[in-house]
Amino acid sequence: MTTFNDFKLERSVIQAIQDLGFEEATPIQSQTIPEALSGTDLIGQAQTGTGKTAAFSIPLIQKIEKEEQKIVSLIMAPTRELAIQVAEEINKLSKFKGIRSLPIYGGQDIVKQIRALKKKPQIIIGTPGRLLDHIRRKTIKLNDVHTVILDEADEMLDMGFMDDIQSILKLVPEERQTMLFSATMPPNIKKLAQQFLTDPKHISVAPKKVSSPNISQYYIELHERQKFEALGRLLDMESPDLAIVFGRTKRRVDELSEALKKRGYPADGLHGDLTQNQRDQVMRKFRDGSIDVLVATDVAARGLDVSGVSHVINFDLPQDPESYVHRIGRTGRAGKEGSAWTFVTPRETDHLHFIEKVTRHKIFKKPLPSFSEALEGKQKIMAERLLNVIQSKEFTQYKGISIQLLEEYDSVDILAAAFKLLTGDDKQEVRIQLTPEEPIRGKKKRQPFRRRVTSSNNGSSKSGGGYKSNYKGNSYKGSGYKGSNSNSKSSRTNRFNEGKGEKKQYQKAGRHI
Ligand SMILES: Nc1ncnc2c1ncn2[C@@H]1O[C@H](COP(=O)(O)OP(=O)(O)OP(=O)(O)O)[C@@H](O)[C@H]1O
Ligand SMILES: [Mg+2]
Repeated sequence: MTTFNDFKLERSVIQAIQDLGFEEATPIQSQTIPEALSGTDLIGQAQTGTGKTAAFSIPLIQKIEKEEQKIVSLIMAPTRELAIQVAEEINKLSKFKGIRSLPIYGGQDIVKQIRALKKKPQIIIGTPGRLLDHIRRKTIKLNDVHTVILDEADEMLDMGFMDDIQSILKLVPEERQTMLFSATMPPNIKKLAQQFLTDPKHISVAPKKVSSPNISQYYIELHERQKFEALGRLLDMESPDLAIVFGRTKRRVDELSEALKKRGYPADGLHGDLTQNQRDQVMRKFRDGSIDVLVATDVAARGLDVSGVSHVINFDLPQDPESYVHRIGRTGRAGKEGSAWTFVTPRETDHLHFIEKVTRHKIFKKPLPSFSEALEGKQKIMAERLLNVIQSKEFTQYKGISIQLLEEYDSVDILAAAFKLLTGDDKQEVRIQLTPEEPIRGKKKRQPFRRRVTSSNNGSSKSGGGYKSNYKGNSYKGSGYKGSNSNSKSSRTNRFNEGKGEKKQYQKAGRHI
């Protein structure tokens, strides 16, 4: 067990960590923090939801001198929402030390950003495109940057940010510390690491199973036309606290979120074509629970940490295993349990099994939820809510009308009708039509995820304990990391040399999410 006191951090930093309620360091934190403090370059890989953000933020905050009046650190993230979230975590962790940080992302008023930059933040957290924009305008100068962090580095490459990242990093002094983080490290990371990192330490807390062990994984085989009814039934049957439903395209997300709203589900959509204002609003509503279902493209697949997400539903099968791992990783975070459900059309089952093989995790088949299972689920929830109101006794203003109705109608009839309204069943007749999506075509065969990056601490890692919370399963105990040092070279080489499509991947125009 490693506590944060073991790292000899400043009091102000320890205090902020305590304020966040972190009692023990997670495995990636206990391995990364001492290395990062020593100034070495590093590549950090650990499962979704295991605290990679704090793993790089804590040593960064410790290292920065409070008095510095210049940008000394740059963090890049693939999406605006993630940049905002990382900035918030850094804010919380640095509040007692008084470090200034600023998120910089597209879609936000640039003049406002320039004004905020004049307050001399020491840490900038941004998306590559907008960062480059500021650099070209000379409103961001990188001459004094000593630490660069790339969060979700592989995704930034996949989105076509390689050139932007290259241009940015060329402007940062070579005497710097550079760190890459992600739960997945596909082959193309090697090129980035070779180019921009110096003799990096590889820290991998990925056990054999790259997806989080806290997530129960299921799939439902069905036809495209059955998907929407299945989604409604699944939501009813499972009654998630919060759910994220992933759709393949922006159109899909728009249609799906509209359809869910029409059926009475508190849902909203998130994708890259919305205005920044709309995106902020949707995220705010989801975080504060005023909507329960977030329908999103892969824009929400990476890094987002919303507590209370109990379910992830892949309405459309993701394109590749990496995307699957990150999408489902929006649940089962920080030691909590979650479940992930994937809809698969008959022509896609091979692709699902491919994902299963690559991620080395069984995805269990479940039948389509039946009408009665859905109804039962809904009724249970509504009965609970009704009983809560009864216990609260806060319904006096409805007593008059109740007495009036009871004089005319049967009490069971009244209650049953009220239930029908409460459960939204009156809205079930609303006709819904979605534009069908093409099935995902299987890709070429690929090896399972390996420990492509390996710990170079001579196998002495004893960081198994992890959270005080209920992280369970052997994957977080010692054995999960054991031997992460063995085999390293050959496995790394194999993995990295795999697939000649590497170059092609770099040239890809980037996905639009
Ligand atoms: N030591 C800790 N103890 C308890 N909770 C922690 C600790 N470190 C981080 N957390 C919490 O765990 C959650 C997940 O952390 P974080 O978002 O950094 O995960 P991640 O590894 O970056 O995941 P992803 O791969 O999805 O980006 C956050 O809510 C964070 O506050
Ligand atoms: Mg993260």
